Amino acid sequence: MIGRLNHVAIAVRDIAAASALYRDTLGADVSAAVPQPEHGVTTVFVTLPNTKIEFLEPLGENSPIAKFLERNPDGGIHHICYEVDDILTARDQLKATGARVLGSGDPKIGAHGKPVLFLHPKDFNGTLVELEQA
Ligand SMILES: C[C@@H](C(=O)O)C(=O)SCCNC(=O)CCNC(=O)[C@H](O)C(C)(C)COP(=O)(O)OP(=O)(O)OC[C@H]1O[C@@H](n2cnc3c(N)ncnc32)[C@H](O)[C@@H]1OP(=O)(O)O
Ligand SMILES: [Co+2]
Repeated sequence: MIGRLNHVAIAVRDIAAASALYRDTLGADVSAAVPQPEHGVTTVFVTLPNTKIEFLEPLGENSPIAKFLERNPDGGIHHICYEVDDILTARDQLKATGARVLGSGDPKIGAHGKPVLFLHPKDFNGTLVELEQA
């Protein structure tokens, strides 16, 4: 079902500082910051030859990453995102196994303009999983 690794997301308190660190210290190709109000985060993408790193900074009052940053004040790896060919088929197959799809269960449009869904970390080895339509 799952295909390519689309991105690994790192939650940060200060996305400008994280961007500067990757650009200046690690010499990476770092995008501009983009607010994603539907997701309660601001995102930056670091493009690597084989995948991407997504920085997440909380946006707004009810950011889904707020508690994570309280627990991990230095930041930390927040989720991994796998591509799937058909997100609704993937969702329905996963729900049939008992896996919990977060939120309403309907995909939202993600940072790449494609539908995304999240799966509960307790159902996947303590790791929050994002699925993105390929
Ligand atoms: C723009 C888009 C894109 O790429 O296109 C994005 O990525 S948006 C990225 C931001 N959006 C999302 O993350 C949406 C989906 N996420 C959520 O709905 C939420 O973050 C949850 C995963 C439900 C967690 O919410 P919250 O931290 O408020 O819940 P909670 O404190 O009750 O946590 C429940 C349990 O899950 C654990 N837990 C929480 N977040 C976790 C994470 N990221 N990785 C691993 N475990 C995690 C907690 O430690 C706790 O375990 P214990 O009970 O053992 O203490
Ligand atoms: Co993501």
